[in-house]
Amino acid sequence: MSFSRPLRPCTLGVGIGCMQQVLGWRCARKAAANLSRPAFGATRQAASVSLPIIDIAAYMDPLGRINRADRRRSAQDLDEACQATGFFYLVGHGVPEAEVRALHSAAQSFFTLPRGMKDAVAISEAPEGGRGYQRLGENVTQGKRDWHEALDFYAEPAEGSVDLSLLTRSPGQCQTDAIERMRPFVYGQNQWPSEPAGFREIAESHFARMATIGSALMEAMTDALQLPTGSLQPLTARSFWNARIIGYPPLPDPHLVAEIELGLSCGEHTDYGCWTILSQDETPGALEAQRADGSWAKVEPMPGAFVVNLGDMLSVWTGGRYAATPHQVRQTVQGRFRTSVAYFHEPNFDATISCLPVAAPPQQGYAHARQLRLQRLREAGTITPALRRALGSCESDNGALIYGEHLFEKVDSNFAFVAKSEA
Ligand SMILES: O=C(O)CCC(=O)C(=O)O
Ligand SMILES: [Fe+2]
Repeated sequence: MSFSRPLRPCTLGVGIGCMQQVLGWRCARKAAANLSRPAFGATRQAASVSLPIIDIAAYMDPLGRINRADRRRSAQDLDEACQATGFFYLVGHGVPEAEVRALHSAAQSFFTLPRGMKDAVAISEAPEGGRGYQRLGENVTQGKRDWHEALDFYAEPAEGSVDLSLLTRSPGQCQTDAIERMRPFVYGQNQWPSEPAGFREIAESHFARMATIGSALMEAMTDALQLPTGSLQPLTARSFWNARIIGYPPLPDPHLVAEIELGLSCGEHTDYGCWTILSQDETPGALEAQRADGSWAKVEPMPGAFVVNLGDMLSVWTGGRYAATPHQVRQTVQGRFRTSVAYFHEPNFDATISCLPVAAPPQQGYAHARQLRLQRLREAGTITPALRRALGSCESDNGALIYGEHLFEKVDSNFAFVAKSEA
């Protein structure tokens, strides 16, 4: 059975799928990477990789003290990492390890609940809101079912605070009926499981911390690109963030699930927005990021650090100076149920994103590297019409899309509900 569907601009599919990156690496510490015996799905060995480590502390000071030299260093490091790998470890974020452990433990407890209890918050029961629990295999990437289950959350903007009418005018010109279908999604409410106790408090507190880190990354990027301080704020201050709490059993033998078109734990994709701030549990060897030559590198968990990767909107904003790196997940460790928590720091739903006048670095080959990054995104199987349009005109520095339009096109291709009788 195939779940692939053509991309239809500005139509509402429901449930939200995986988000989405290229690596030629600058050296840093390497996380331990002793892979357990690979099981099904481990058809190729990907080497683990050293990623840059970015310290964001200079942008996180709660007292607002600004150490300009430290900020300059962080911003420069960020700029290099974003151009070189699009994936990095983030430290200096101030999130206590105990909080992260509590979050993963709450996630484990939720996913081990009986099916009926998890279904009490199923997205399929209120699909128009796109928030809640998605069962194993309900998420689809490039037409194949991803072998994970998840809880999806979004920002909850106040009624009327998002200018949906903007989407009918420029530049993708969504139809009014499509916009009406977006409305319940944009203004939907998150569905919180009643068990385990304290789940909501733990998750909400984590998301709030991630939002602060997302804003700090935006600020550091603004400095890195030598843009006026706060100039990107109007486009992100009402971030339509998304968060996914994800559970990954090991990939099954495809023969045991022959009735479905099985993909990976999470198929190759790029993330949609600005920054993905990912907390992985200690399961080794699951997340893989694509290098510039198309090969895959393991991004191992590093205690005390989040993994950050770039989303599509940064590719448009920077005209390919930074680019979203394709990545995927292959959880092959038998006897483990991996959890990860991905927080996606996004633009406002109604933000118009277009190429910024960003200075080209002086090094040789820059224009070529930038073109390669854009080319690679254009050829990706998960590109949306809106992103293609925006990237196409990036080269002439006037690419534009409205974030919500891109999000909806992604959502539409990334999800298929399993008919209840089938599930
Ligand atoms: O679980 C992971 O390691 C990554 C998940 C991911 O890429 C996503 O949800 O967009
Ligand atoms: Fe992703």
